[in-house]
This record gives sequence, C-alpha cells and structure tokens, in this order.
Amino acid sequence: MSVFFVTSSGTEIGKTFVSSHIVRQLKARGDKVLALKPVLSGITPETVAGSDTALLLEAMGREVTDENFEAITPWHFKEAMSPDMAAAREGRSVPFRSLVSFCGEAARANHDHLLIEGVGGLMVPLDETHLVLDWMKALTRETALTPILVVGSYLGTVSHTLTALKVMKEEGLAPGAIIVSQSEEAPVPLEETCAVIGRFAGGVPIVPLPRLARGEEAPDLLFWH
Ligand SMILES: Nc1ncnc2c1ncn2[C@@H]1O[C@H](COP(=O)(O)OP(=O)(O)OP(=O)(O)O)[C@@H](O)[C@H]1O
Ligand SMILES: C[C@H](N)[C@H](N)CCCCCC(=O)O
Ligand SMILES: [Mg+2]
Repeated sequence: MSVFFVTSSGTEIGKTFVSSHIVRQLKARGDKVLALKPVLSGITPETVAGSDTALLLEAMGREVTDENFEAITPWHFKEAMSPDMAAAREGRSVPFRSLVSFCGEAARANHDHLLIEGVGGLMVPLDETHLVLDWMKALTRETALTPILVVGSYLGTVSHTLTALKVMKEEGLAPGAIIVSQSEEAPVPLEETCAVIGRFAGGVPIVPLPRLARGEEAPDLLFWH
C-alpha cells in the first residue's frame, strides 16, 4: 500500500486536477486505488457536480451518489472558506482526531494505493489549533506517507513553492515530488519555472504538467515513485 497526501502552496492550484490524473493512471495499471477528500468547503447541493469529491469519485469509476460522496468526504461545509471558518459558520468544527483516524483506517484497508487530497494550501487551518500540516504530521504516526506538493506556474510561484518546500522539509514531510501544474496565467514558460524550482529543491523531483485540454491525457505523474 502506498499512501499519497496531495498538498499545495495554495488553493485553486491543481490538487484535484493532479489527483484525478494520478488515480486514473494508477487504475490504468490495474491497481486498486482509493481517493479521499476528507474535508471540503464551498459545497452546496448545486455545486456537488464538479466538486473535488465528484471528480475524485469519477476518476475512481464510482457513481456520484450521496452515499459515495459521504464515504470519501465526511466533513463538508457550505461556505467557500478555510475549513475552520466554514465549519464555525455552521456552529461546527472539524474533529481533528477523527479526521486523522479516518485517514489512518483507510490506509490500513485493502487497496494498492490511498490518495488523500488536503484542503487549500499546506498552512490552511482546520480548526482553532491545527493546520493541514499538522494533519499530515499526525498521519505519519499512523502510516508511512508520501507527500506530493502541487504548485502552479503563475508569476510568484517560485517563492511560494520554495517556502512550502522549506516548511515541509523542516517538519519531516519532504515531498516525494513537486508537480508544477501550469497556471492559466503564466508569463514564464513552464520548463523555465521548473528549472528554477529544481535548482533550489535539493534533489526533489520536479514534474512539469502542461495546461491540458478537457479529456487530454496527462504525462506520467508518478515516474519518480
Ligand atoms: N494543468 C492543468 N491543465 C488544465 N487545467 C488545470 C490544470 N491545473 C489546474 N487546472 C484547473 O484549475 C482549476 C483549479 O484546480 P483544482 O480544482 O485542481 O485546484 P485545487 O488545488 O484542488 O483547489 P482546492 O484548494 O479548492 O481544492 C480547475 O478548474 C482545474 O481543472
Ligand atoms: C474553498 C476553497 N476552494 C478551498 N477549499 C479552501 C481554501 C481556503 C484558503 C484559506 C487561505 O489560505 O487563506
Ligand atoms: Mg481541490
């Protein structure tokens, strides 16, 4: 069993996009894959189709039913805000310990791979005291995991990426790879951005992912694994 935790330098960067492609690539090899999006904000009945959870279910080849939705996304909130704020708007909170054990149990289930998509960026608060980073750290006490850092190629990404990478390394969560998913607005060529990040990444593999059209196949995103 390999466990991937897909995190990012921010929100709307490409975690779900990358995760869906990874799930499809693993399935194409004939492997059994479970993808989870345990915490989701900005979800209403009108936005279920096209949500992170729906896209991951589709990548797994599962129907988007209420039951399947709840099975991979037990904590979802209406407001499109960080989960601590979105939950507070509903008089709720994300139960950190339950979140970690939910993921830990999934890691002990019978799959070849577990992929967990985080929420927003690496330092997004889940509750009053825990960040996504703390979720990853707590989970490493239950299972070995390979963090994947997804970043964009927009102007500004180099500093955002290297900041996230430094924090991850210092916290013992060095990513297995950095996937640079080409941003819609990207004045610098993808390859040049990857080369610059690579120069400072201390050997972490850099995976360029060009802007893809709908339905277009991604290059192998796990060649480094
Ligand atoms: N390489 C790419 N090619 C085409 N579209 C992309 C690419 N990377 C990201 N996108 C698009 O950018 C948008 C944001 O990506 P995505 O939803 O995966 O971000 P995210 O990091 O998962 O955001 P969130 O923090 O909300 O979970 C989506 O519409 C996605 O399809
Ligand atoms: C709703 C959105 N797509 C994300 N899921 C939540 C992003 C929270 C970002 C908070 C922040 O970093 O300022
Ligand atoms: Mg997402």
